[in-house]
Amino acid sequence: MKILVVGAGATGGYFGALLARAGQDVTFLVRPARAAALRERGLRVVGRDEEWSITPRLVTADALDTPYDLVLFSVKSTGLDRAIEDVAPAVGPDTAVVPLLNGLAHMDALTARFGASAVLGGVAKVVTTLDDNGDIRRLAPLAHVTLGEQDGTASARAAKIRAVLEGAGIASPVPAHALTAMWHKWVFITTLGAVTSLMRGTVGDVYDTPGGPALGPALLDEAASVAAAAGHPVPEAERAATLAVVSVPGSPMVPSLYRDLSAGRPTEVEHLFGDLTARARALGVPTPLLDLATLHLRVHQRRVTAGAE
Ligand SMILES: NC(=O)C1=CN([C@@H]2O[C@H](COP(=O)(O)OP(=O)(O)OC[C@H]3O[C@@H](n4cnc5c(N)ncnc54)[C@H](OP(=O)(O)O)[C@@H]3O)[C@@H](O)[C@H]2O)C=CC1
Ligand SMILES: CC(C)(CO)C(=O)C(=O)O
Repeated sequence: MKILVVGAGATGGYFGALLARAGQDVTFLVRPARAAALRERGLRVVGRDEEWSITPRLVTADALDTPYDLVLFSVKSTGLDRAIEDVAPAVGPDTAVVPLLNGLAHMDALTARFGASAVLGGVAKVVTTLDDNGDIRRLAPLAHVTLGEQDGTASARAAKIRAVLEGAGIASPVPAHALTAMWHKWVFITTLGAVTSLMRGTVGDVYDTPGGPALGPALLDEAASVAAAAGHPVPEAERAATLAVVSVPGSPMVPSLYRDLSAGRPTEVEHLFGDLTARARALGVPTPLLDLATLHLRVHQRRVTAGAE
């Protein structure tokens, strides 16, 4: 299977490196600066008592001219539109496009550009970040990719992709429905993202403060109400799993959104929060805490964008 990973960042770099290390035919679509850094240093995975690297096969958009079997989309939502145009020459009639972004709006953008039959639903569960050297730093042992057809049917190509992922050590359970799995991850990430971003602290910082333990459940109730109104109710076990993550004394857990916020970078606010609260309004679901988180992140975005001008 010829695999193109779009973006050699925290998620794409990690999954792509695992696939390449397992002997898969992997190429990374990168922009020139990242290409130069990777040529010099290799693609290195560090942290959690491991340190290994691959020499990645790289391509830049100007040199992309043949279709791939699988395109793994792992850019942030802020870079989505540009990446969709860049990757277009790699998407042919038999290409499967699997996005690993959090949120849901990218499904519309990818489907509009490549067609519903090309695009599968996808969810990444991994905790990685790019460190100051540009290496992939693993912060937790998770490595999951859940994927499936948008219409929920079982397909041979989804099964084949799952087998390739599993062969590289990436767990790839069969979801009941990939879009529902995306909704549930969205509920999880907005709950965790709002707890940490609103309070500007780790899960432990919030949980260990008087009044803090109530925040996660309140946010989860709001986000889960939106998902339920949209036709994707969150099962009790999934709610309990989210509560378990946001209710740990001393936990250093923060999501990638919080890392961007605290580093003064743009965040995925519109993709993760703007979209969810807009859907809540359309569905008539009140979400006062999520609205506050959205405003908080928008103020940051406005400052960062103004500073960049
Ligand atoms: N990090 C995590 O633990 C997890 C993240 N996610 C989600 O995954 C998505 C990706 O996040 P993450 O991997 O952390 O983000 P990163 O910023 O670490 O990586 C994104 C990469 O995409 C590259 N990129 C952007 N535009 C293009 C383009 N046009 N062509 C080629 N490369 C491009 C960037 O490269 P450049 O250097 O050129 O800017 C960057 O290296 C997000 O939606 C996030 O919410 C999901 C699960 C876990
Ligand atoms: C919380 C986490 C790590 C789960 O995969 C995530 O999705 C993110 O940080 O964006």
